[in-house]
Amino acid sequence: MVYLTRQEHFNAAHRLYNPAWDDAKNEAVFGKCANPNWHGHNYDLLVTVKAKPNYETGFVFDVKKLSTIIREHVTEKLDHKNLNEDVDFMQGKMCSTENLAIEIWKQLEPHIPAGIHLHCIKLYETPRIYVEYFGE
Ligand SMILES: Nc1nc2c(c(=O)[nH]1)N=C([C@H](O)[C@H](O)COP(=O)(O)OP(=O)(O)OP(=O)(O)O)CN2
Repeated sequence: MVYLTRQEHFNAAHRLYNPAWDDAKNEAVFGKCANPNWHGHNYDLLVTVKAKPNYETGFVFDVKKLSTIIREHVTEKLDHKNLNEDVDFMQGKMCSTENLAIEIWKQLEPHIPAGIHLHCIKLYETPRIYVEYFGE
């Protein structure tokens, strides 16, 4: 089994705010991330798939095709968007890096061809903050 990773990038704005709480509690829990003026991040998205390399091509999967799938189903929906307001698959969810990684998995998994397995979504919110999701 070989693990193949494609890195993509998007910029997006968000706010960490739980509508079930008042402003004081949101500020106590989320600090400056609850600011109503939103804030943005330069996200780096690493998508890892796994399979045995094809005997004829030597590829686990063509990374150009993987990039097209990621862009079509994920990054084009997220890039330069407000995660809280503009992104259908984040509606009603807290826009944490954790939840975003889970939802990205759900968007991508149905489009990974048979015989190739989605292994990991690694999502950097900042150069110092990232999550990894393995679909469990
Ligand atoms: N578990 C999580 N905690 C936090 C998340 C998250 O998604 N999951 N997100 C945030 C905010 O989005 C916040 O903006 C993070 O960025 P930043 O404040 O820049 O983070 P740093 O601590 O690296 O910034 P410094 O420059 O070091 O202050 C918060 N928590």
